[in-house]
Amino acid sequence: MIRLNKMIHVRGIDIHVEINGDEYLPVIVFLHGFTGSTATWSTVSSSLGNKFRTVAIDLLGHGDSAVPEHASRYSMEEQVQDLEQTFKELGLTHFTLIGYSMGGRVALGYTVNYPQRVLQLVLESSSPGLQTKEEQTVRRESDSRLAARIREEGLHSFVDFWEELALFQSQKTLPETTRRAIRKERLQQSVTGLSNSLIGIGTGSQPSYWNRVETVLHPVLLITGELDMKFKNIAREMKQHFPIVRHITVENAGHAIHVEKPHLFATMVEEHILSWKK
Ligand SMILES: C=C(O[C@H]1C=C[C@H](C(=O)CCC(=O)O)[C@@H](C(=O)O)[C@@H]1O)C(=O)O
Repeated sequence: MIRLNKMIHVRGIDIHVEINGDEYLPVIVFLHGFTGSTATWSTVSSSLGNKFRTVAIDLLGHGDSAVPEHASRYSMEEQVQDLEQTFKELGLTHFTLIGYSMGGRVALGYTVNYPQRVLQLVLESSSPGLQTKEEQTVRRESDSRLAARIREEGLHSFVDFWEELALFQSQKTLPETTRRAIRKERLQQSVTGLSNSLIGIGTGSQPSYWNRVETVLHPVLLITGELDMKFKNIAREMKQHFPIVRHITVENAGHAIHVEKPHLFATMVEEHILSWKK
């Protein structure tokens, strides 16, 4: 299988992209979550490799992509434009778009702005943002405090805190090699990238897309883990608004289904795409 690592220069910054699979195959674009990188998709990508061309992107401040100094550069509006210019540079016109957690929020943000590009949308453990200005204000303040903690205490202390969140308790039953890989990926991030992401594109900083969900006419697959009550409930609410939607709750899985059950995740994605293939 052909594996390409590219740095795409768009809008004054470099975006790292990892591409697997032949050019003639249908394209799936993957967007990782907060503290993640293209590495999080490696097993899923390998599982899909001979049927799809997979394009995994390091979002701003993550992986090998640029780490701008100012948090305002990480806004949803800026990163949606970064993605559009990256896709243009790569010659990608139509693709399935898959986002995990923060990457799902960006995927939805991209889809509502560039619907003509997206064939199907898969949101894993994600949301359209927050519904009220009050919720947004409280979340921005919380994320701002967490960003300050990252800057003051450093990456190791933050990762120790982060991996103890309830969302990730199910990861403790994963093989040691998998847990080490998740921790290594998080520790490879930067203080500036993570703190600016929280401030610039945190859940409370992005626009609320709750009133745009009904305009998304693409086939949408929502994937959540049975053990992730918060995002399972958010998906149930989103399901009331997307016109064409399916919600799969994966048994014995938490927030990061694609990490905990990568081959099942790949199968769900493939079946979703093929069920709507024109
Ligand atoms: C803790 C909450 O929100 C965070 C949880 C998940 C999001 C994410 O991308 C985590 C990915 C990972 O660490 O594997 C993150 C985000 O969307 O930016 C949220 O800040 C919560 O309770 O909402």
